[in-house]
Amino acid sequence: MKTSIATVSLSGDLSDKLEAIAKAGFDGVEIFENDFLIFDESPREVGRMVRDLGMEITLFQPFRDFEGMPEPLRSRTFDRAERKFDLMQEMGTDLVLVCSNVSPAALGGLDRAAADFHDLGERAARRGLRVGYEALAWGRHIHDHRDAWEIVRRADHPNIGLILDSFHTLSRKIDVNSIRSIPKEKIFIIQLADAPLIDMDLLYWSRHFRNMPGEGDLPVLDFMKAVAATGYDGYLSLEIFNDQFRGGSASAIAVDGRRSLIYLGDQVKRQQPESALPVPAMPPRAKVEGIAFIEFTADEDEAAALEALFASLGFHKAARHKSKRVTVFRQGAINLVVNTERKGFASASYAVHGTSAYAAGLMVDDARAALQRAVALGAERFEQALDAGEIEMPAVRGVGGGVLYFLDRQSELGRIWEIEFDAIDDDSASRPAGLQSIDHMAQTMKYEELLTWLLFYTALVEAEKTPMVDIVDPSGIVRSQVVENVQGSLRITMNGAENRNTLAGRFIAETFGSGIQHLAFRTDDIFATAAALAANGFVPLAISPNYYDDLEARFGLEAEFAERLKANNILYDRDEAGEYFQLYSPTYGEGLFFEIVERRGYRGYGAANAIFRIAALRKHLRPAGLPRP
Ligand SMILES: O=C(O)c1ccc(O)c(O)c1
Ligand SMILES: [Mg+2]
Repeated sequence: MKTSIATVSLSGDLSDKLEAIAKAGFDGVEIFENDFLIFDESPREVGRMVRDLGMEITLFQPFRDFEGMPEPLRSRTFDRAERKFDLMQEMGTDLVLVCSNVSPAALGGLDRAAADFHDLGERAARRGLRVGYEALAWGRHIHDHRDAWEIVRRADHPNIGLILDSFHTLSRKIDVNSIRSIPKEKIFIIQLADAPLIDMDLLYWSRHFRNMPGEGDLPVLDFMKAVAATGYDGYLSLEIFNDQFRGGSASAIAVDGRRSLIYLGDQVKRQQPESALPVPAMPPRAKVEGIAFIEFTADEDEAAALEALFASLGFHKAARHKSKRVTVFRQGAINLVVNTERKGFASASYAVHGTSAYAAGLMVDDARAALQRAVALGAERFEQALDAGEIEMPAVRGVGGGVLYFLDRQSELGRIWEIEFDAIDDDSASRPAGLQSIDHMAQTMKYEELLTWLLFYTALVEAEKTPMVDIVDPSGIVRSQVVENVQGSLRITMNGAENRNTLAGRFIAETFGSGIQHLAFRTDDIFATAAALAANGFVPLAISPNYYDDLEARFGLEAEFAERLKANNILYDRDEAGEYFQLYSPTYGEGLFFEIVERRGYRGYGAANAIFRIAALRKHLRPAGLPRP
C-alpha cells in the first residue's frame, strides 16, 4: 500500500516535516504550497531532499480559483498555472491539485469548467504533467465530488482527473456509493481525513478539526471501501488540517498518520477481500479476554506501603518470582505485580516516574499474533534480557513509555505464574473482599495524546471508542475517552488533562509523564465488599454528605438506601441499562488510587460522579510545590 501525507498536516519547517514523514515510513508527500513558500531552499533542492529521504512528491497543492473565470481573469489564471507547472517540473512532481473555485468572480456551468480543464489538460500534456480536480465542500459552484467528476468526464482529457478527499464528501453527507462507478484511472489520488462530529461552518471545521482516519466520527471506512471498489490501487494520502497537530510533535503525528492508513487498509481488505488495494498482510485485531496483570515498580519502602494497601483491599501475597524481586498479589482473577528490581526496565521506570503502575498484561487469543500486528502498525517493540527459565513475553511500548504485554492461553504464557514464580503462603490476616477482576484501567495523559492512544488501542485490539465526555475538575476540564470491547472484558478509560492544576494534570506533572492513574476492581456485591474492606482496616475516600442529599432527590432513592450508600462512602449512578456503585481509595503517592465498582447492567463509568470523587481526592494531595516526602 502506498502511503503519503500532506506537509500541512505536521508542525515544523519543511525539512523537519519531511524527516518525520520519511521516518514514519511514508512513500510519498504532498507539498503544500505555503510550506514551500516560507522555506528558503529552491524547488530543485526540495525535490532532492524528498528523494534523498527515499520518498517521492505525490503532488503539489493547492492551485486555487481556476475554473469558470471570466476574462481577463481567465488568461491570468492560465499564466499562473504555467508558473506553477515550471515549479513542479523543477521539484520533480507530475501532479497538481486544483481545488474548486471559491472566488465570487467565478462563473458557473459544468461545460464552461470542463472547457477550462480541457485547455489546462492540453498545456499540462505538453510538459508531461497531470491535473487533479477536487471539489471543496465550500466551493462556490462546485462542492460535490459528483459535479467535479462530471466536469472531469466532460473535459475528456487524459491529463485531467479527479481527486477525492474523504472530508469534503463525508462532511456534506454525500452518498459514497456514487464513487463506485468512477473509472479508477480517472482517480488521480485519494486524500483522507476524518473529523469529530461538530456542528459548525464547513470551512472552519475542515481547516481546524480534521484528524486521522479512525480518530474522528466520519464513516471514512465506507468512503474507502467505495474507492477500493473501483479497483483503485494508488496512493492513500493524508491531508489533515488540525490546530493541535500543527503544534504537536511532527514525528508522533506522522507515526499516528501512517498507523491510521495501515489500519484503514486492513479493514478494507478484511471487509472487501476482492479489492485491489495492496495492503500488508497482518493478523486480525487481537481479542482481549481481560487484563491479566498490572505491574508496579517501587522501592522497598514504597513496596511495603503498597503491600499494606493491597492487603487492606483483600489481596493476598500469592507468588514470588524465582530469580527476581517480583511479588504477585492476587484476588479473584486480579494479579497485581510489585517489582522492586534494581536493574532493568522496572528500575529505570522507577527512576523516572517513582512508584507507578508501569506495565499491563492483556490476555489475548494469540499473543505472538498481537505483537506481529502491533509491529505492523508501527508500535515500538519492547524486549529485555531474560534470566534462565524466564519466558519471553511479547510486548510493546505503551502510554507514557510504559509496557503493554500480551499473554495467551494457547502457549506457555498462560502458565507464567507457575513457570516463573513460586507459590507462597500468605501470613497476613487480611481476608478477601470479593474483588473479581479488573473492571477498567484508567490512563492519564496530556489532552494532545488522547487521539494517539485511542488509535493505538482500537487498531490493535478488538475494541471501540465511545464518545468523549468532559469531566469537570474544580481546577479545569479533563476530557475522558473510553476504549472498550462489547464483552466488557477490556475497558480502558483515558483522561486527557488540559492543564497541570487538575488532579489528572498534577498526576502527569508529579510523576513526570502519562500513565495508569487508577485501577477499578469489579465486585458482585458492593456492600459485602465494603464490609470486608472495613474489617481489613481499609479507609475509603470520604465523600461529602451533600452529595447524598442531592442523590436521593435526583434519583428518588429510598431514604434508607441513600443512608446506606452514605455510611459506606459509595457513589451511585443509574441509566436505562442499570445501576452503578463506586467506592474509592484515597490517593496513594502522587495521585495513584483504586476504585471498586459493582455493575448491575450499567455500562458507563459514572461520569456524573467524577466531580465529587475528584474534589474528595484532592483533599489528600500534599500542597502543590512541596517536595516529595
Ligand atoms: O482548505 C483548503 O483550502 C483546502 C485546500 C486543498 C485541499 O485539498 C483541501 O482539502 C482543502
Ligand atoms: Mg483535500
